[in-house]
Amino acid sequence: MTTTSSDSAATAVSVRGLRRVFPVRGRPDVVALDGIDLDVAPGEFVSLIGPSGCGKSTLMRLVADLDDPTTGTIAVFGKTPRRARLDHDFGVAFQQSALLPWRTVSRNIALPLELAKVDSGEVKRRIGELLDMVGLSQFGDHYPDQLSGGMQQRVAIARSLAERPKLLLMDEPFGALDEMTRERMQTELARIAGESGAAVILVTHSIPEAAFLSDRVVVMSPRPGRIVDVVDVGLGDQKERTEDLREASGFFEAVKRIREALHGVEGAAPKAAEQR
Ligand SMILES: Nc1ncnc2c1ncn2[C@@H]1O[C@H](COP(=O)(O)OP(=O)(O)OP(=O)(O)O)[C@@H](O)[C@H]1O
Repeated sequence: MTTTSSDSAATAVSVRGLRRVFPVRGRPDVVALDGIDLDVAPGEFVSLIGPSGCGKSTLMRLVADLDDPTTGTIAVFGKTPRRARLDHDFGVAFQQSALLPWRTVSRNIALPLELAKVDSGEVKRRIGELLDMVGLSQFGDHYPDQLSGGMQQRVAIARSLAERPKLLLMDEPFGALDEMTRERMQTELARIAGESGAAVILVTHSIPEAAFLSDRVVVMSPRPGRIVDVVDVGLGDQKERTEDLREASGFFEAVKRIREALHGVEGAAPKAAEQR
């Protein structure tokens, strides 16, 4: 489903005719993604939602240069995903947060800044700012295994934001958090996205999370993973996504529309879970 400009340099992410097939020994190939066309504009917040196994993580991994398409193309700010990765154009926060266990929380957050050779005074200042943002100011000197899963996830999110990327790729970043922390992190993410102007692609299983945060919600179907619907959420600028929005009628309306789109998919593919 093509939705915005065809000028790929003016687009944060542009995906065309994307297909990813996984060969599986002794069994038919798995067509994880097929015929995916998607444009994400600079500053736009897009969520990917769909039944388990519909290819959301595969799509994210391809955009993040962690995997290669079978066919089709991906441009990230008009570049190949590899070039964009080398140019630090995007930050990544996936559920498996992959913190380095031998580095403290502060040193984990500092890593991308050190790799980018940012000066040490600025690194220190930025670490303080990021720890504050994710509510871990008291934990900078702790090691990852001294933190709960949710706290580790917040460190990973802080690290993904360290370089103020123009694009954030987030795969179920709040999946391990308790509900209260999850809502707080969503509100923080809306604020960060609004202030930084970064485009965000978020994989989520949560309909309210998708409604609260997104400009558009991309609904996918499984096997082969395709885009079957795109819901325009229409709840305004990220800066307006404050706690009050959770009680607003527009929010409930958006939740309803996303749920209906998703149930359409699940109704059409009742055996999705067994097909994995
Ligand atoms: N390396 C691989 N080898 C074989 N099959 C794979 C591989 N990676 C993913 N798949 C298959 O591709 C399909 C899509 O997987 P993917 O993890 O992208 O789905 P998902 O929508 O992110 O699922 P979930 O919501 O459960 O995280 C699944 O059927 C999965 O089993």
